[in-house]
Amino acid sequence: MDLFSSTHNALENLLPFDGIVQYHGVIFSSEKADYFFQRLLETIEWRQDEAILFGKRIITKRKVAWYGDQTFEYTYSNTTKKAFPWTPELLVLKKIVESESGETYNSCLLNLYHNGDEGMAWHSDREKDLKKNGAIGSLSLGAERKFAFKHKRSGEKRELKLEHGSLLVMTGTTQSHWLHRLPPTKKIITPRINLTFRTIVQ
Ligand SMILES: O=C(O)CCC(=O)C(=O)O
Ligand SMILES: [Fe+2]
Repeated sequence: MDLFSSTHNALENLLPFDGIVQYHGVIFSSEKADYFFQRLLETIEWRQDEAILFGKRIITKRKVAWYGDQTFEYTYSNTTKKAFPWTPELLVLKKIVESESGETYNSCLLNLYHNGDEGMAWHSDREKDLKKNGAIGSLSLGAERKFAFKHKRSGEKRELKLEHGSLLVMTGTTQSHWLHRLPPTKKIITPRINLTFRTIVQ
């Protein structure tokens, strides 16, 4: 194996089995990360998220937005969303994440967590519209938060911190075998933006 053929191959896998998760660490200078954080806060069409849980409609405190190559319709949490066309900043970020991860993406789901009270419960990203075993490139901006993985059968866990301006890439069978979550925390009182670049097939 040629370890030096591309940087992403040389990164260690955070999962012990049944999937691949690679933390690329901080990929932006802090000035650039601050800049993108501020621009996204101002330019993204942030909306509260709707979900249907056990037949009940709930509204999350966390805000979300979805962008893509076309005005895709995409179903998750039992509701259908429409994607906005890429903004200039998102196109720049998409290209950077594509070259850093060695993958391509045609859509992006953005999450805005106003503070540590807001998080995301255990789930996997395997909606029917997502490419099976496709890569998910997850860019973090703002407050540093913990992120955790739990194996669906064995319950085995892995945890890491997602730094300001960092990239995490999930590939292979990760979504079939592992759940992930962003735990809430009383310690964090500042906002965080997360962008997950994905591939939708329709
Ligand atoms: O906020 C994060 O780091 C992850 C978000 C996530 O898991 C998702 O949008 O599916
Ligand atoms: Fe997710």
